[in-house]
Amino acid sequence: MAGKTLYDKLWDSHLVKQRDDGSALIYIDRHIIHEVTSPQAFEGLRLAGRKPWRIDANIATPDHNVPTTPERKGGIEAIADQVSRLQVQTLDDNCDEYGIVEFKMNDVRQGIVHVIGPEQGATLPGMTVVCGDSHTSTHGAFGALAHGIGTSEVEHVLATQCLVAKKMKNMLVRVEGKLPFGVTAKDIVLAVIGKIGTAGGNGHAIEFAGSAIRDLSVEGRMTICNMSIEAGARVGLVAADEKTVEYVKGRPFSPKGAEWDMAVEAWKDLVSDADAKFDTVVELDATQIKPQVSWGTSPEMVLAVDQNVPDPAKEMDLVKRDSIVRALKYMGLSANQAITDIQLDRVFIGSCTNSRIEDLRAAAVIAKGRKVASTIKQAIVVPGSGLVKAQAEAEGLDKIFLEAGFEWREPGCSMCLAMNPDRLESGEHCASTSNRNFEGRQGAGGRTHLVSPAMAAAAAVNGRFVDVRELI
Ligand SMILES: CC(C)[C@H](C(=O)O)[C@@H](O)C(=O)O
Ligand code: SF4
Repeated sequence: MAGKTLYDKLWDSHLVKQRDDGSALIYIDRHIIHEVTSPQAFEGLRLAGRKPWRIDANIATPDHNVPTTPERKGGIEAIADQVSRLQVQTLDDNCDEYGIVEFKMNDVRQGIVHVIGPEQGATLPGMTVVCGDSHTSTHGAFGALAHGIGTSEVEHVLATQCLVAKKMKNMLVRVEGKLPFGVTAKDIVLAVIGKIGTAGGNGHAIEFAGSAIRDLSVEGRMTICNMSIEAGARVGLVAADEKTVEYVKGRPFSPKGAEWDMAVEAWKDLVSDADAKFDTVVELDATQIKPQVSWGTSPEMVLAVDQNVPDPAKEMDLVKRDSIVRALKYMGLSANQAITDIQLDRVFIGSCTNSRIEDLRAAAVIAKGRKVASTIKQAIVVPGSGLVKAQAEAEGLDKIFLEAGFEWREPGCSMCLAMNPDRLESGEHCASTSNRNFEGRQGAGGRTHLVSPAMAAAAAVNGRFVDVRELI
C-alpha cells in the first residue's frame, strides 16, 4: 500500500463517518469566528433551540469591519457605518451570551482571524481548523487541515463540532533551491499562481514542499498557504518541523507540561510519507523567482518586476486576449507598458497575507531613512494584530514608518477589502500586500497591484514600482 500524504493523514485522523456517496463527516478541533459570517449562524442556532456544543473550541475576534484609525478607541459607537457597527456589536453579544472567548475591538489581542489564531497557539499542528473565511487556508502552514466554510457550515460546526466534507485530491507544489536575496514568500506564491493559474489547484489540497519552503520562517509559510485559495485550492499545507514546534511553544492556547511533550512526539508524523502518491505535482525553481507584481484583475495576472504588461495582439487564444484587453482597460494600463512605469496613488501594507512582524520588519528595512514619494496620496501600515503592533513598536518600527511618512494604524483587515473606511477611490493604483485584486476589491474602480511588503515599501518611496533589490 502506498504511503500517505500529510493531507491523507489529517483527513483520516479526523474522519468520523464516510458515506458511500463520497461525503463524509469530519471532526473539527478549532473554530475561529469573525463578525461577517457568524451573525446568521448564531441566529440559526437560536431559532433551532440549539447551543454551541463545545464552547472552548471557538475563538472570535472582529476584523473586517473595524476602523483602523485612533477614533476607534472610543469603542463600538465610534464605528460610523451602521452595518459595520451592527456586525461588530452582534459578534460581541453572541460571544458574551454563549461564553465564547473573544478578543474585542480594543483588546490588545484583537486582530485578523488568520493572524491571531496562530499567534495565540489556537492553531496547532495536526488540528482541523475552520472559519467562515476563505483564507483559513493560512493555518495549514502548521501542518493543520484548515479551510474556509460558509455561514450555514459555521452554524453546523457550532452545533455539532463536525463538518460534512468531501475528500480532495492531493497536489504537491515543490519549490527547490535558494531564494534570491530580496525575494520573499509572497513572491513564491505569486509565481506559483502565475504558473498554475487561479484554477490550477481546483479540487486539491496543496502541500508546499521543497528546500525553499523548508527554509522559510513559519510566517513565510503562512503567507504561502494563505494564497492557496487564490491558486484554486481551499487547503494549503506545509509539513510540521522544528520551526513549527518552536513557533507554537509557550503560546497561551498551546499545550503545556506532559501534554506538550506528547503533542511534540505526535507532530513528528505530520509529514507526507516518502512513497506517498500525489495526483498532481508542480515544480518551481526558487533561484529563478524575481520580485512579483500583479498587473491585472486576477492574481494569475502577475509578472516579475522587470517585465512588461502583456500585449493582447500577441495572444492567439481569443478568450485570453479578451480578458487581457478588459484587464488592461480596467487597470488603466497600455499594452507592453513596463511594470516599473506604473504610477501608484496609495500603498497598503497589511492583510492576513502580510501583516505579521516579519512583514513589517521587511518593509521597515526599505522605509528606514527614506521618504514616501510626494506623488503618493497615502501609505498605510496596518499590523495584523494588537500584539504584532506592540512588538513592532517595541522594535521602533512605528517610528521608522512615521518618519518616512507612512500612517501607523490599529489592526484589522483594513484596505484589503472595502468593508471599512480604508479604501481606494476610483481609478487609483495601489501597491498592496494583500491577496486579491479583482475589480473593486479595495473600493469601486480601485486598481490593486499585489506585491510583497518590501516591494510595497519600495513603491511607496519611489512612487512607481521598482525592483526592491536596487534599494537594499
Ligand atoms: C468576508 C469574508 C467572507 C471574505 C472571505 O471569505 O475571504 C473576506 O475575508 C475576503 O478576503 O474576501
Ligand atoms: S485581511 Fe483580507 S483576505 Fe484576510 S481575512 Fe481580512 S479581508 Fe479576508
